Amino acid sequence: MTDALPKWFDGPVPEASWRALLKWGSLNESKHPNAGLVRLMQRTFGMSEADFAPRNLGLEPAVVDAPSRLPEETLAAFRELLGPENVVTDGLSRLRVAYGKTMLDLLRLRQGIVEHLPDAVLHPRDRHDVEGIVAICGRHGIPLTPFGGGTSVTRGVECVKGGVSLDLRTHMNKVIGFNEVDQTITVEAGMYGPELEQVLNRAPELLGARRAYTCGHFPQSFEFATVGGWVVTRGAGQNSTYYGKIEDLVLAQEMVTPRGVIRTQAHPAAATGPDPDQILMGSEGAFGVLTQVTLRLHRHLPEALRRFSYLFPDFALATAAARECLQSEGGRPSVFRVSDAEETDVVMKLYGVDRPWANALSSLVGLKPGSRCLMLGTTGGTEALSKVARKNLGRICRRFGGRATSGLVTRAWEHGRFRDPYLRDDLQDVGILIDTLECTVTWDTLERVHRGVRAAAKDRPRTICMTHLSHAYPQGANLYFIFIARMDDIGDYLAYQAEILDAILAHGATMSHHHGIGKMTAPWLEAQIGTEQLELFRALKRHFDPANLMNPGGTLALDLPDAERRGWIVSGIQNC
Ligand SMILES: Cc1cc2nc3c(=O)[nH]c(=O)nc-3n(C[C@H](O)[C@H](O)[C@H](O)COP(=O)(O)OP(=O)(O)OC[C@H]3O[C@@H](n4cnc5c(N)ncnc54)[C@H](O)[C@@H]3O)c2cc1C
Repeated sequence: MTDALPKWFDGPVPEASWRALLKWGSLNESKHPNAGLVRLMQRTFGMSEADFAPRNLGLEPAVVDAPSRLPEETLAAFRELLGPENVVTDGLSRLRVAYGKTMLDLLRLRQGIVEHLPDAVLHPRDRHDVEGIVAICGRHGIPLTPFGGGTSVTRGVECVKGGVSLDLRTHMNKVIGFNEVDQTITVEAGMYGPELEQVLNRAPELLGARRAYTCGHFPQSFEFATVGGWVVTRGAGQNSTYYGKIEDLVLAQEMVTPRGVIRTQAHPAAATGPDPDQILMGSEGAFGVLTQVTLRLHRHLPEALRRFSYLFPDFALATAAARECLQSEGGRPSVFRVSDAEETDVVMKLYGVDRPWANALSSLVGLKPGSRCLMLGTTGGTEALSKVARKNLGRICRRFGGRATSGLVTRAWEHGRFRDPYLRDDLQDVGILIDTLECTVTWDTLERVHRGVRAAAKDRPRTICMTHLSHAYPQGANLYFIFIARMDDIGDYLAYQAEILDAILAHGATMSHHHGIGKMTAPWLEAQIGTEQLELFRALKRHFDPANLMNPGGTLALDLPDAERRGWIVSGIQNC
Protein backbone atom coordinates (compact mmCIF):
# COMPACT_ATOMS: atom_id res chain seq x y z
CA MET A 1 0.00 0.00 0.00
CA THR A 2 1.20 3.52 -0.75
CA ASP A 3 1.51 6.16 1.96
CA ALA A 4 -1.60 7.92 0.63
CA LEU A 5 -4.46 7.94 3.10
CA PRO A 6 -7.60 5.97 2.18
CA LYS A 7 -10.39 7.96 0.58
CA TRP A 8 -12.82 8.00 3.48
CA PHE A 9 -16.43 8.81 2.76
CA ASP A 10 -16.92 12.56 2.98
CA GLY A 11 -20.09 13.20 1.04
CA PRO A 12 -23.39 14.51 2.27
CA VAL A 13 -25.53 12.07 4.25
CA PRO A 14 -29.15 12.02 3.06
CA GLU A 15 -31.47 12.63 5.98
CA ALA A 16 -33.70 9.65 5.30
CA SER A 17 -30.88 7.16 4.66
CA TRP A 18 -29.67 4.17 6.67
CA ARG A 19 -26.45 6.06 7.22
CA ALA A 20 -28.25 8.93 8.92
CA LEU A 21 -29.59 6.37 11.40
CA LEU A 22 -26.38 4.53 12.08
CA LYS A 23 -23.75 7.24 12.04
CA TRP A 24 -22.58 8.97 15.17
CA GLY A 25 -23.62 12.52 16.01
CA SER A 26 -24.27 15.31 13.53
CA LEU A 27 -25.17 14.29 10.01
CA ASN A 28 -22.36 15.99 8.17
CA GLU A 29 -19.59 15.78 10.73
CA SER A 30 -16.86 13.18 10.65
CA LYS A 31 -13.40 12.42 11.99
CA HIS A 32 -11.14 10.35 9.80
CA PRO A 33 -8.42 8.00 11.07
CA ASN A 34 -4.98 9.58 10.72
CA ALA A 35 -1.95 8.02 9.04
CA GLY A 36 -0.66 6.39 12.25
CA LEU A 37 -3.97 4.66 12.84
CA VAL A 38 -4.23 3.53 9.22
CA ARG A 39 -0.75 1.99 9.39
CA LEU A 40 -1.74 0.15 12.55
CA MET A 41 -4.85 -1.26 10.83
CA GLN A 42 -2.78 -2.31 7.80
CA ARG A 43 -0.26 -4.10 10.00
CA THR A 44 -2.75 -5.72 12.36
CA PHE A 45 -5.30 -6.85 9.82
CA GLY A 46 -3.02 -7.28 6.80
CA MET A 47 -5.20 -4.93 4.77
CA SER A 48 -4.37 -3.90 1.23
CA GLU A 49 -5.22 -0.59 -0.43
CA ALA A 50 -8.32 -2.21 -1.95
CA ASP A 51 -9.46 -3.33 1.53
CA PHE A 52 -9.64 0.31 2.54
CA ALA A 53 -12.24 1.18 -0.10
CA PRO A 54 -15.40 2.23 1.78
CA ARG A 55 -18.40 0.02 1.03
CA ASN A 56 -21.90 -0.62 2.23
CA LEU A 57 -22.24 3.03 3.25
CA GLY A 58 -26.00 2.91 3.74
CA LEU A 59 -26.73 5.97 1.60
CA GLU A 60 -29.94 4.46 0.21
CA PRO A 61 -33.28 5.58 1.65
CA ALA A 62 -34.25 3.60 4.76
CA VAL A 63 -37.53 2.11 3.69
CA VAL A 64 -39.75 0.54 6.32
CA ASP A 65 -42.87 -1.14 5.13
CA ALA A 66 -44.48 -2.12 8.41
CA PRO A 67 -47.72 -0.41 9.37
CA SER A 68 -48.46 0.41 12.99
CA ARG A 69 -50.38 -2.34 14.74
CA LEU A 70 -52.15 -0.01 17.15
CA PRO A 71 -55.93 0.08 16.70
CA GLU A 72 -57.29 3.33 15.26
CA GLU A 73 -59.23 4.12 18.45
CA THR A 74 -56.05 3.93 20.56
CA LEU A 75 -54.24 6.24 18.15
CA ALA A 76 -57.23 8.56 18.32
CA ALA A 77 -56.98 8.63 22.13
CA PHE A 78 -53.28 9.56 21.90
CA ARG A 79 -54.07 12.25 19.31
CA GLU A 80 -56.74 13.74 21.47
CA LEU A 81 -54.38 13.86 24.43
CA LEU A 82 -51.25 15.16 22.69
CA GLY A 83 -52.49 16.83 19.53
CA PRO A 84 -52.18 15.01 16.18
CA GLU A 85 -48.73 16.47 15.47
CA ASN A 86 -47.32 14.65 18.52
CA VAL A 87 -48.45 11.16 17.48
CA VAL A 88 -46.33 9.79 14.65
CA THR A 89 -46.72 6.42 12.97
CA ASP A 90 -44.78 6.55 9.68
CA GLY A 91 -42.13 3.87 9.28
CA LEU A 92 -39.05 6.11 9.17
CA SER A 93 -39.97 8.04 12.31
CA ARG A 94 -40.51 4.78 14.15
CA LEU A 95 -37.20 3.42 12.90
CA ARG A 96 -35.42 6.56 14.11
CA VAL A 97 -36.20 5.61 17.72
CA ALA A 98 -36.06 1.83 17.35
CA TYR A 99 -32.32 1.51 17.88
CA GLY A 100 -29.68 3.16 20.00
CA LYS A 101 -25.93 3.10 19.37
CA THR A 102 -25.17 -0.45 20.49
CA MET A 103 -22.77 -2.06 18.00
CA LEU A 104 -25.46 -4.62 17.27
CA ASP A 105 -27.78 -1.77 16.26
CA LEU A 106 -25.22 -0.36 13.85
CA LEU A 107 -24.56 -3.76 12.31
CA ARG A 108 -28.28 -4.35 11.87
CA LEU A 109 -28.79 -0.94 10.26
CA ARG A 110 -25.88 -1.49 7.87
CA GLN A 111 -27.56 -4.68 6.74
CA GLY A 112 -31.02 -3.14 6.56
CA ILE A 113 -32.32 -5.40 9.35
CA VAL A 114 -35.36 -3.86 10.97
CA GLU A 115 -36.91 -5.45 14.01
CA HIS A 116 -38.61 -4.42 17.21
CA LEU A 117 -40.15 -1.25 15.84
CA PRO A 118 -42.46 0.73 18.09
CA ASP A 119 -45.98 1.10 16.68
CA ALA A 120 -46.02 4.86 17.31
CA VAL A 121 -43.70 7.61 18.48
CA LEU A 122 -45.28 9.97 20.98
CA HIS A 123 -43.95 13.44 21.82
CA PRO A 124 -45.28 14.42 25.25
CA ARG A 125 -45.28 18.15 26.03
CA ASP A 126 -45.17 17.93 29.80
CA ARG A 127 -45.68 15.67 32.80
CA HIS A 128 -49.49 15.72 32.37
CA ASP A 129 -49.10 14.31 28.87
CA VAL A 130 -46.83 11.57 30.23
CA GLU A 131 -49.40 10.71 32.89
CA GLY A 132 -52.11 10.54 30.22
CA ILE A 133 -49.96 8.30 27.99
CA VAL A 134 -49.17 5.94 30.86
CA ALA A 135 -52.90 5.75 31.69
CA ILE A 136 -53.90 4.95 28.09
CA CYS A 137 -51.13 2.34 27.83
CA GLY A 138 -52.34 0.80 31.10
CA ARG A 139 -55.95 0.61 29.89
CA HIS A 140 -55.03 -1.02 26.59
CA GLY A 141 -52.01 -3.09 27.69
CA ILE A 142 -49.61 -1.20 25.40
CA PRO A 143 -45.85 -1.46 26.09
CA LEU A 144 -44.11 1.89 26.54
CA THR A 145 -40.39 2.62 26.13
CA PRO A 146 -38.90 6.03 27.00
CA PHE A 147 -36.41 7.46 24.49
CA GLY A 148 -33.86 10.08 25.61
CA GLY A 149 -31.03 10.79 23.19
CA GLY A 150 -30.90 7.23 21.86
CA THR A 151 -27.18 6.87 22.69
CA SER A 152 -27.73 3.67 24.67
CA VAL A 153 -25.03 1.07 24.10
CA THR A 154 -27.00 -1.71 25.80
CA ARG A 155 -30.12 -2.06 23.59
CA GLY A 156 -31.87 0.19 26.12
CA VAL A 157 -34.38 1.87 23.78
CA GLU A 158 -35.25 -1.16 21.66
CA CYS A 159 -39.01 -1.81 21.74
CA VAL A 160 -38.80 -5.58 21.91
CA LYS A 161 -42.54 -5.86 22.55
CA GLY A 162 -43.54 -3.07 20.16
CA GLY A 163 -45.94 -0.50 21.64
CA VAL A 164 -45.06 3.19 21.89
CA SER A 165 -41.75 5.00 22.15
CA LEU A 166 -41.84 8.26 24.11
CA ASP A 167 -39.48 10.85 22.63
CA LEU A 168 -38.73 13.21 25.50
CA ARG A 169 -36.35 15.47 23.57
CA THR A 170 -38.93 17.27 21.47
CA HIS A 171 -40.73 19.29 24.12
CA MET A 172 -39.57 18.21 27.56
CA ASN A 173 -36.25 20.02 27.52
CA LYS A 174 -36.74 23.11 29.68
CA VAL A 175 -35.38 24.56 32.91
CA ILE A 176 -38.10 24.25 35.57
CA GLY A 177 -36.38 25.95 38.49
CA PHE A 178 -33.08 27.36 39.64
CA ASN A 179 -32.16 27.91 43.29
CA GLU A 180 -28.92 29.80 43.75
CA VAL A 181 -29.14 29.72 47.53
CA ASP A 182 -29.10 25.92 47.50
CA GLN A 183 -27.04 25.75 44.30
CA THR A 184 -29.51 23.50 42.42
CA ILE A 185 -31.25 23.43 39.07
CA THR A 186 -34.39 21.49 38.11
CA VAL A 187 -34.77 20.51 34.46
CA GLU A 188 -37.00 18.35 32.35
CA ALA A 189 -35.59 14.94 31.52
CA GLY A 190 -35.33 15.46 27.75
CA MET A 191 -32.77 18.28 27.97
CA TYR A 192 -29.49 17.65 26.13
CA GLY A 193 -26.16 18.00 27.93
CA PRO A 194 -24.85 21.07 26.05
CA GLU A 195 -28.12 22.97 26.59
CA LEU A 196 -27.90 22.40 30.33
CA GLU A 197 -24.24 23.34 30.47
CA GLN A 198 -24.84 26.50 28.41
CA VAL A 199 -27.55 27.69 30.76
CA LEU A 200 -25.33 27.05 33.79
CA ASN A 201 -22.16 28.58 32.35
CA ARG A 202 -24.17 31.67 31.39
CA ALA A 203 -26.29 31.70 34.55
CA PRO A 204 -25.66 35.41 35.34
CA GLU A 205 -27.04 36.38 31.94
CA LEU A 206 -29.73 33.71 31.48
CA LEU A 207 -30.89 33.04 35.03
CA GLY A 208 -29.99 36.32 36.73
CA ALA A 209 -27.50 34.48 38.94
CA ARG A 210 -24.52 35.96 40.77
CA ARG A 211 -22.15 33.33 39.40
CA ALA A 212 -21.60 30.87 36.60
CA TYR A 213 -22.12 27.17 37.35
CA THR A 214 -21.40 23.76 35.89
CA CYS A 215 -23.19 20.47 36.12
CA GLY A 216 -19.86 18.60 36.06
CA HIS A 217 -21.27 15.69 34.04
CA PHE A 218 -19.55 15.21 30.67
CA PRO A 219 -19.96 11.71 29.24
CA GLN A 220 -18.31 11.18 25.87
CA SER A 221 -21.85 11.13 24.45
CA PHE A 222 -22.52 14.52 26.14
CA GLU A 223 -23.71 16.32 23.00
CA PHE A 224 -26.37 13.76 22.11
CA ALA A 225 -27.55 12.26 25.42
CA THR A 226 -30.23 13.66 27.72
CA VAL A 227 -30.28 14.37 31.43
CA GLY A 228 -33.00 11.71 31.90
CA GLY A 229 -30.89 9.12 30.07
CA TRP A 230 -27.88 9.95 32.26
CA VAL A 231 -29.88 9.38 35.42
CA VAL A 232 -31.74 6.18 34.62
CA THR A 233 -28.57 4.48 33.33
CA ARG A 234 -26.41 5.70 36.26
CA GLY A 235 -23.97 7.32 33.87
CA ALA A 236 -20.52 8.76 34.54
CA GLY A 237 -18.94 11.84 33.01
CA GLN A 238 -15.26 12.15 32.09
CA ASN A 239 -14.68 14.43 35.11
CA SER A 240 -16.36 12.03 37.53
CA THR A 241 -13.29 11.50 39.70
CA TYR A 242 -13.85 15.05 40.95
CA TYR A 243 -17.61 15.64 40.50
CA GLY A 244 -18.85 12.07 41.03
CA LYS A 245 -21.15 9.89 38.95
CA ILE A 246 -24.62 11.13 38.07
CA GLU A 247 -26.02 9.51 41.22
CA ASP A 248 -23.80 11.88 43.23
CA LEU A 249 -25.19 14.86 41.33
CA VAL A 250 -28.91 14.05 41.50
CA LEU A 251 -30.80 15.60 44.41
CA ALA A 252 -34.42 14.87 43.53
CA GLN A 253 -36.50 13.27 40.79
CA GLU A 254 -40.03 13.13 39.47
CA MET A 255 -41.08 9.88 37.80
CA VAL A 256 -44.44 8.96 36.29
CA THR A 257 -45.05 5.26 36.89
CA PRO A 258 -48.11 3.08 36.23
CA ARG A 259 -48.54 3.16 40.04
CA GLY A 260 -48.65 6.97 40.12
CA VAL A 261 -46.25 9.93 40.22
CA ILE A 262 -43.35 9.60 42.62
CA ARG A 263 -41.56 12.79 43.62
CA THR A 264 -38.53 12.80 45.89
CA GLN A 265 -37.47 15.81 47.97
CA ALA A 266 -34.49 18.04 47.35
CA HIS A 267 -32.84 17.59 50.75
CA PRO A 268 -29.10 17.05 50.68
CA ALA A 269 -29.39 14.03 52.98
CA ALA A 270 -31.97 12.20 55.09
CA ALA A 271 -32.32 9.21 57.39
CA THR A 272 -35.89 8.44 56.46
CA GLY A 273 -35.48 4.83 55.43
CA PRO A 274 -34.05 3.47 52.16
CA ASP A 275 -33.31 6.16 49.59
CA PRO A 276 -36.00 6.30 46.85
CA ASP A 277 -33.67 8.34 44.62
CA GLN A 278 -31.25 5.43 44.54
CA ILE A 279 -34.14 3.08 43.69
CA LEU A 280 -35.29 5.18 40.74
CA MET A 281 -31.81 5.83 39.38
CA GLY A 282 -30.68 2.95 37.21
CA SER A 283 -34.26 1.84 36.51
CA GLU A 284 -33.67 2.24 32.72
CA GLY A 285 -37.28 3.06 31.89
CA ALA A 286 -38.56 -0.17 33.46
CA PHE A 287 -40.23 1.49 36.48
CA GLY A 288 -41.57 4.66 34.88
CA VAL A 289 -40.80 7.78 32.86
CA LEU A 290 -38.44 10.22 34.54
CA THR A 291 -39.91 13.66 33.88
CA GLN A 292 -37.84 16.05 36.05
CA VAL A 293 -34.48 16.03 37.78
CA THR A 294 -33.00 18.38 40.37
CA LEU A 295 -29.22 18.47 40.16
CA ARG A 296 -26.58 19.72 42.59
CA LEU A 297 -24.43 22.40 40.96
CA HIS A 298 -20.79 23.34 41.20
CA ARG A 299 -19.20 26.73 40.61
CA HIS A 300 -17.79 27.07 37.12
CA LEU A 301 -14.06 27.85 37.50
CA PRO A 302 -12.45 27.01 34.14
CA GLU A 303 -9.47 29.28 34.78
CA ALA A 304 -8.28 26.95 37.57
CA LEU A 305 -7.95 23.91 35.29
CA ARG A 306 -4.49 22.34 35.21
CA ARG A 307 -3.43 19.57 32.87
CA PHE A 308 -1.04 16.70 33.45
CA SER A 309 0.28 13.69 31.59
CA TYR A 310 2.88 11.11 32.64
CA LEU A 311 4.39 8.03 31.12
CA PHE A 312 5.09 5.03 33.38
CA PRO A 313 7.30 2.04 32.63
CA ASP A 314 4.31 -0.35 32.88
CA PHE A 315 0.64 -0.72 33.83
CA ALA A 316 1.35 -2.04 37.35
CA LEU A 317 3.30 1.10 38.26
CA ALA A 318 0.78 3.39 36.57
CA THR A 319 -2.19 1.88 38.40
CA ALA A 320 -0.29 1.82 41.70
CA ALA A 321 0.31 5.55 41.24
CA ALA A 322 -3.36 6.06 40.38
CA ARG A 323 -4.42 4.27 43.55
CA GLU A 324 -2.08 6.37 45.64
CA CYS A 325 -3.43 9.55 44.03
CA LEU A 326 -6.96 8.57 45.07
CA GLN A 327 -6.04 7.39 48.55
CA SER A 328 -3.50 10.05 49.52
CA GLU A 329 -6.07 12.69 50.63
CA GLY A 330 -4.09 15.23 48.66
CA GLY A 331 -6.93 16.38 46.40
CA ARG A 332 -8.58 14.51 43.54
CA PRO A 333 -7.97 14.89 39.85
CA SER A 334 -10.97 15.71 37.67
CA VAL A 335 -10.36 13.97 34.34
CA PHE A 336 -8.21 10.96 35.23
CA ARG A 337 -7.24 8.24 32.80
CA VAL A 338 -4.59 5.56 32.77
CA SER A 339 -4.14 3.64 29.53
CA ASP A 340 -2.59 0.19 29.40
CA ALA A 341 0.37 -0.47 27.11
CA GLU A 342 -1.65 -1.38 24.03
CA GLU A 343 -3.91 1.65 24.36
CA THR A 344 -0.92 3.90 25.05
CA ASP A 345 0.68 2.86 21.78
CA VAL A 346 -2.55 3.44 19.88
CA VAL A 347 -3.36 6.84 21.44
CA MET A 348 0.18 8.07 20.80
CA LYS A 349 -0.51 7.32 17.14
CA LEU A 350 -3.98 8.84 17.28
CA TYR A 351 -2.66 12.02 18.91
CA GLY A 352 0.20 12.24 16.44
CA VAL A 353 2.90 12.18 19.17
CA ASP A 354 4.36 8.82 18.16
CA ARG A 355 7.62 9.99 16.57
CA PRO A 356 10.55 7.54 16.10
CA TRP A 357 13.02 9.95 17.75
CA ALA A 358 10.69 10.45 20.73
CA ASN A 359 10.22 6.69 21.07
CA ALA A 360 13.98 6.15 20.99
CA LEU A 361 14.49 8.81 23.66
CA SER A 362 11.76 7.46 25.93
CA SER A 363 13.11 3.90 25.57
CA LEU A 364 16.44 5.15 26.89
CA VAL A 365 14.76 6.07 30.17
CA GLY A 366 12.82 2.81 30.48
CA LEU A 367 9.59 3.94 28.81
CA LYS A 368 9.49 1.44 26.00
CA PRO A 369 6.74 1.26 23.39
CA GLY A 370 4.82 -1.93 24.13
CA SER A 371 5.04 -1.60 27.90
CA ARG A 372 4.92 2.12 28.76
CA CYS A 373 1.59 3.45 30.00
CA LEU A 374 0.07 6.90 29.77
CA MET A 375 -1.71 8.72 32.57
CA LEU A 376 -3.42 11.98 31.71
CA GLY A 377 -5.97 14.30 33.15
CA THR A 378 -6.78 17.60 34.78
CA THR A 379 -7.31 19.05 38.20
CA GLY A 380 -9.98 21.58 39.06
CA GLY A 381 -11.76 23.46 41.83
CA THR A 382 -10.40 26.82 42.96
CA GLU A 383 -6.94 27.92 41.80
CA ALA A 384 -5.47 26.98 45.17
CA LEU A 385 -7.13 23.55 45.32
CA SER A 386 -6.28 22.73 41.73
CA LYS A 387 -2.66 23.69 42.30
CA VAL A 388 -2.34 21.56 45.42
CA ALA A 389 -3.99 18.54 43.78
CA ARG A 390 -1.75 18.89 40.71
CA LYS A 391 1.38 19.16 42.85
CA ASN A 392 0.45 16.17 44.97
CA LEU A 393 -0.27 14.13 41.87
CA GLY A 394 3.07 15.05 40.31
CA ARG A 395 4.92 14.02 43.46
CA ILE A 396 3.17 10.65 43.53
CA CYS A 397 3.70 10.00 39.83
CA ARG A 398 7.43 10.65 40.09
CA ARG A 399 7.62 8.30 43.10
CA PHE A 400 6.17 5.49 40.96
CA GLY A 401 8.52 6.07 38.06
CA GLY A 402 6.28 8.42 36.06
CA ARG A 403 7.83 11.01 33.77
CA ALA A 404 5.98 14.11 32.72
CA THR A 405 5.28 14.27 28.99
CA SER A 406 4.49 17.11 26.68
CA GLY A 407 1.37 19.14 27.47
CA LEU A 408 0.29 18.29 23.91
CA VAL A 409 -0.95 14.90 25.01
CA THR A 410 -3.72 16.10 27.32
CA ARG A 411 -4.65 18.84 24.87
CA ALA A 412 -4.92 16.26 22.10
CA TRP A 413 -7.17 14.14 24.30
CA GLU A 414 -9.32 17.21 25.06
CA HIS A 415 -9.56 17.98 21.38
CA GLY A 416 -10.85 14.49 20.63
CA ARG A 417 -12.90 13.92 23.77
CA PHE A 418 -16.28 14.27 22.08
CA ARG A 419 -15.18 13.70 18.48
CA ASP A 420 -13.46 10.31 18.58
CA PRO A 421 -16.75 8.35 18.23
CA TYR A 422 -16.94 9.61 14.62
CA LEU A 423 -13.93 7.41 13.81
CA ARG A 424 -16.17 4.39 14.28
CA ASP A 425 -18.18 5.21 11.14
CA ASP A 426 -15.13 5.29 8.85
CA LEU A 427 -13.70 2.10 10.28
CA GLN A 428 -16.97 0.27 9.86
CA ASP A 429 -17.10 1.48 6.25
CA VAL A 430 -14.08 -0.74 5.62
CA GLY A 431 -15.30 -3.68 7.71
CA ILE A 432 -13.45 -2.85 10.93
CA LEU A 433 -15.56 -3.00 14.05
CA ILE A 434 -14.75 -0.97 17.15
CA ASP A 435 -16.73 -1.72 20.28
CA THR A 436 -16.47 -1.18 24.01
CA LEU A 437 -17.38 -2.92 27.28
CA GLU A 438 -16.77 -1.52 30.71
CA CYS A 439 -16.90 -2.69 34.32
CA THR A 440 -15.94 -1.74 37.86
CA VAL A 441 -13.03 -3.34 39.69
CA THR A 442 -11.53 -2.92 43.13
CA TRP A 443 -7.85 -2.01 43.25
CA ASP A 444 -7.28 -5.48 44.60
CA THR A 445 -8.82 -7.22 41.58
CA LEU A 446 -7.82 -4.76 38.86
CA GLU A 447 -4.80 -6.68 37.60
CA ARG A 448 -6.71 -10.01 37.50
CA VAL A 449 -9.65 -8.55 35.59
CA HIS A 450 -7.39 -6.70 33.16
CA ARG A 451 -5.35 -9.81 32.43
CA GLY A 452 -8.35 -12.15 32.21
CA VAL A 453 -10.50 -9.98 29.95
CA ARG A 454 -7.58 -9.19 27.68
CA ALA A 455 -6.77 -12.88 27.39
CA ALA A 456 -10.37 -13.58 26.34
CA ALA A 457 -10.32 -10.71 23.85
CA LYS A 458 -6.95 -11.69 22.40
CA ASP A 459 -7.99 -15.30 22.02
CA ARG A 460 -9.33 -14.12 18.71
CA PRO A 461 -6.29 -13.60 16.44
CA ARG A 462 -5.65 -10.12 15.06
CA THR A 463 -7.73 -8.26 17.61
CA ILE A 464 -6.70 -5.01 19.19
CA CYS A 465 -7.76 -4.74 22.83
CA MET A 466 -7.09 -1.39 24.45
CA THR A 467 -7.92 -0.76 28.09
CA HIS A 468 -8.03 2.33 30.22
CA LEU A 469 -8.83 3.04 33.78
CA SER A 470 -11.10 6.02 34.25
CA HIS A 471 -13.56 7.14 36.92
CA ALA A 472 -11.33 6.31 39.89
CA TYR A 473 -12.22 6.02 43.58
CA PRO A 474 -10.22 5.33 46.74
CA GLN A 475 -11.51 1.73 46.59
CA GLY A 476 -11.18 0.97 42.89
CA ALA A 477 -11.93 2.16 39.38
CA ASN A 478 -13.68 1.60 36.12
CA LEU A 479 -11.92 -0.54 33.53
CA TYR A 480 -12.94 0.28 29.99
CA PHE A 481 -12.12 -2.17 27.20
CA ILE A 482 -12.08 -1.18 23.53
CA PHE A 483 -11.96 -3.94 20.91
CA ILE A 484 -11.00 -3.39 17.31
CA ALA A 485 -11.40 -6.31 14.93
CA ARG A 486 -12.15 -7.00 11.30
CA MET A 487 -15.62 -8.34 11.72
CA ASP A 488 -19.00 -7.65 10.21
CA ASP A 489 -20.95 -10.85 10.75
CA ILE A 490 -23.58 -10.36 13.44
CA GLY A 491 -23.38 -13.93 14.72
CA ASP A 492 -19.57 -13.72 15.09
CA TYR A 493 -19.90 -10.41 16.85
CA LEU A 494 -22.50 -11.65 19.37
CA ALA A 495 -20.46 -14.77 20.12
CA TYR A 496 -17.32 -12.69 20.63
CA GLN A 497 -19.10 -10.20 22.85
CA ALA A 498 -20.56 -13.02 24.98
CA GLU A 499 -17.05 -14.39 25.56
CA ILE A 500 -15.86 -11.03 26.84
CA LEU A 501 -18.90 -10.59 29.08
CA ASP A 502 -18.30 -14.11 30.45
CA ALA A 503 -14.71 -13.11 31.21
CA ILE A 504 -15.75 -9.90 32.97
CA LEU A 505 -18.13 -11.91 35.15
CA ALA A 506 -15.69 -14.76 35.78
CA HIS A 507 -12.99 -12.39 37.00
CA GLY A 508 -15.23 -10.73 39.56
CA ALA A 509 -15.98 -7.30 38.04
CA THR A 510 -19.41 -5.67 37.75
CA MET A 511 -21.31 -6.05 34.48
CA SER A 512 -21.31 -2.26 34.10
CA HIS A 513 -19.89 0.85 35.72
CA HIS A 514 -21.82 3.47 33.74
CA HIS A 515 -23.44 2.13 30.55
CA GLY A 516 -26.23 0.36 32.46
CA ILE A 517 -27.50 -3.13 31.75
CA GLY A 518 -30.27 -2.65 29.21
CA LYS A 519 -31.32 -5.77 27.36
CA MET A 520 -27.82 -6.58 26.20
CA THR A 521 -26.02 -7.39 29.44
CA ALA A 522 -29.14 -8.57 31.28
CA PRO A 523 -28.41 -12.30 30.85
CA TRP A 524 -25.26 -11.87 32.93
CA LEU A 525 -26.80 -9.76 35.70
CA GLU A 526 -28.17 -12.40 38.05
CA ALA A 527 -24.87 -14.29 38.11
CA GLN A 528 -23.15 -11.08 39.22
CA ILE A 529 -25.56 -9.65 41.78
CA GLY A 530 -27.22 -12.87 43.01
CA THR A 531 -30.80 -14.11 42.99
CA GLU A 532 -31.88 -12.27 46.16
CA GLN A 533 -30.88 -8.90 44.76
CA LEU A 534 -32.51 -9.59 41.42
CA GLU A 535 -35.70 -10.66 43.24
CA LEU A 536 -35.63 -7.30 45.03
CA PHE A 537 -35.45 -5.54 41.64
CA ARG A 538 -38.34 -7.70 40.42
CA ALA A 539 -40.43 -6.88 43.51
CA LEU A 540 -39.86 -3.18 42.82
CA LYS A 541 -40.86 -3.76 39.20
CA ARG A 542 -44.10 -5.44 40.33
CA HIS A 543 -44.76 -2.48 42.61
CA PHE A 544 -44.22 0.24 40.01
CA ASP A 545 -45.37 -1.62 36.91
CA PRO A 546 -47.51 -4.65 37.78
CA ALA A 547 -48.64 -5.21 34.17
CA ASN A 548 -45.03 -5.13 32.85
CA LEU A 549 -45.63 -2.39 30.31
CA MET A 550 -42.57 -0.23 31.00
CA ASN A 551 -39.65 -1.04 28.67
CA PRO A 552 -40.42 -4.77 28.66
CA GLY A 553 -38.48 -7.48 26.86
CA GLY A 554 -35.45 -8.20 28.99
CA THR A 555 -34.45 -4.83 30.47
CA LEU A 556 -32.44 -5.35 33.67
CA ALA A 557 -33.35 -9.07 33.54
CA LEU A 558 -36.76 -8.18 34.99
CA ASP A 559 -38.71 -10.32 32.54
CA LEU A 560 -38.13 -13.03 29.91
CA PRO A 561 -36.50 -16.32 30.87
CA ASP A 562 -32.73 -16.16 30.82
CA ALA A 563 -32.40 -18.61 27.92
CA GLU A 564 -34.72 -16.47 25.81
CA ARG A 565 -32.76 -13.33 26.58
CA ARG A 566 -29.48 -15.01 25.66
CA GLY A 567 -30.92 -16.77 22.66
CA TRP A 568 -32.14 -13.78 20.73
CA ILE A 569 -31.64 -14.48 17.09
CA VAL A 570 -31.27 -11.57 14.80
CA SER A 571 -32.86 -12.85 11.66
CA GLY A 572 -34.61 -10.07 9.85
CA ILE A 573 -37.96 -8.49 10.38
CA GLN A 574 -39.48 -10.18 13.42
CA ASN A 575 -41.66 -7.85 15.30
CA CYS A 576 -42.46 -4.89 13.11
C1 LIG B 1 -19.99 7.12 21.65
C2 LIG B 1 -20.63 6.92 22.99
C3 LIG B 1 -19.99 7.35 24.13
C4 LIG B 1 -20.57 7.16 25.38
N1 LIG B 1 -19.92 7.65 26.49
C5 LIG B 1 -20.50 7.52 27.71
C6 LIG B 1 -19.84 8.05 28.86
O1 LIG B 1 -18.76 8.63 28.78
N2 LIG B 1 -20.47 7.92 30.04
C7 LIG B 1 -21.69 7.30 30.16
O2 LIG B 1 -22.22 7.23 31.25
N3 LIG B 1 -22.30 6.76 29.08
C8 LIG B 1 -21.76 6.87 27.87
N4 LIG B 1 -22.38 6.35 26.76
C9 LIG B 1 -23.65 5.63 26.91
C10 LIG B 1 -24.90 6.54 26.81
O3 LIG B 1 -24.58 7.75 26.18
C11 LIG B 1 -25.46 6.77 28.19
O4 LIG B 1 -26.01 5.57 28.68
C12 LIG B 1 -26.49 7.89 28.27
O5 LIG B 1 -26.69 8.17 29.64
C13 LIG B 1 -27.82 7.55 27.64
O6 LIG B 1 -28.59 8.73 27.57
P1 LIG B 1 -29.68 8.95 26.43
O7 LIG B 1 -30.39 10.22 26.74
O8 LIG B 1 -29.08 8.82 25.11
O9 LIG B 1 -30.65 7.72 26.76
P2 LIG B 1 -31.28 6.68 25.74
O10 LIG B 1 -30.22 5.98 25.00
O11 LIG B 1 -32.36 7.31 24.97
O12 LIG B 1 -31.94 5.67 26.80
C14 LIG B 1 -31.16 4.87 27.64
C15 LIG B 1 -32.11 4.10 28.58
O13 LIG B 1 -32.77 5.02 29.44
C16 LIG B 1 -34.18 4.98 29.25
N5 LIG B 1 -34.63 6.36 29.33
C17 LIG B 1 -34.18 7.44 28.65
N6 LIG B 1 -34.80 8.56 29.08
C18 LIG B 1 -35.64 8.18 30.06
C19 LIG B 1 -36.56 8.86 30.90
N7 LIG B 1 -36.72 10.18 30.84
N8 LIG B 1 -37.28 8.15 31.80
C20 LIG B 1 -37.13 6.82 31.91
N9 LIG B 1 -36.28 6.12 31.14
C21 LIG B 1 -35.54 6.78 30.23
C22 LIG B 1 -34.40 4.32 27.90
O14 LIG B 1 -35.64 3.65 27.85
C23 LIG B 1 -33.23 3.37 27.85
O15 LIG B 1 -33.53 2.20 28.58
C24 LIG B 1 -21.83 6.52 25.48
C25 LIG B 1 -22.48 6.09 24.33
C26 LIG B 1 -21.89 6.28 23.09
C27 LIG B 1 -22.62 5.82 21.87
